[in-house]
Amino acid sequence: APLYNQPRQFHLGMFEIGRPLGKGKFGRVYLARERSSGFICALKVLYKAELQHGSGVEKQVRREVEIQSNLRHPNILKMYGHFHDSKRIFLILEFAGRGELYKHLRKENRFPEWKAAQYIAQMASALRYLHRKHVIHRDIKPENILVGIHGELKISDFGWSVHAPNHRRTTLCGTLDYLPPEMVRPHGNGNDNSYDEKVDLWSLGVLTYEFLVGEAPFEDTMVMTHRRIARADMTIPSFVSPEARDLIKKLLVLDPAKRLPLDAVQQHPWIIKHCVKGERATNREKTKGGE
Ligand SMILES: Cc1cc(Cn2cc(-c3c(Cl)cnc4nc(-c5cn(C)nc5C)[nH]c34)cn2)no1
Repeated sequence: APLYNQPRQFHLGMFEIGRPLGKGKFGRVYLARERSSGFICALKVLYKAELQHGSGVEKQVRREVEIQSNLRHPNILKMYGHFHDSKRIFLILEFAGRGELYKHLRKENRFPEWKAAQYIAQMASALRYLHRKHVIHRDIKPENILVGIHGELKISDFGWSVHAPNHRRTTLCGTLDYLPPEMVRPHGNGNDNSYDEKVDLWSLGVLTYEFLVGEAPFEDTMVMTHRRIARADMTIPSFVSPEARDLIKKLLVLDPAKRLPLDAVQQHPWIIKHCVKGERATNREKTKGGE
């Protein structure tokens, strides 16, 4: 019986812990098996001592649990439950059979257009689902995406997600590469620096660029990245097809209101060309060595 119709009370003794799958800033993730059902999952262990009190990180973990536990979509990593002991918080997560997307991207350097288009279509589908629930992810990047056993993408790590509209309070740290102008340039929209779901459209554009080029469009020194994002100053290499170039340019738009909405992303010629499971599309994939 799958985990989600288990009793809501979980505890560590219910799980056999397997190999470490990865580590993040505040803890580690282990392969785990729930003893009674044999259900395989990923157990994310966060150390309370490392979630500095009042630094906003505890609130992020609470929000991650609250938001991710209520989501059900094939391209969003499921959270089945959580529990804690004196020192640690445990998040019971779906196991993604092919691991972290950024490792695949680094290994392949960049993805072929048909694969990038299928990935972006899946991300657009997941973001449409999130935005219908007024959830903004705010941290869409390869490091926060996992790959399921059938090669499908799974958005994970909702530590930065919030309910729209929002006014950020917690200080950003880590790469600026994926942040939109309205988040890197406070008061970017003239008045207060609040923003809405359209921040995820910008990040989707950055993700499309990085899948096809192998590096982020504004990658530079901290100061230069800031400046280049604020001006949407990027160049798209000539090997990128005109259709893909068109989609990137329609997402990396300074004015959030002018960014291509998600339903239009899913209908974009570049997406349709590679994702419509017609006879032609399927045959072409086979000739190209498919997966
Ligand atoms: C703390 C902390 C670490 C991380 C990053 N991270 C996520 C995972 C992970 C999760 Cl959450 C779910 N399923 C996974 N499957 C893998 C995996 C599969 N293979 C074949 N190789 C790997 C690795 N990793 C998974 C691990 N680390 N976020 O917060």
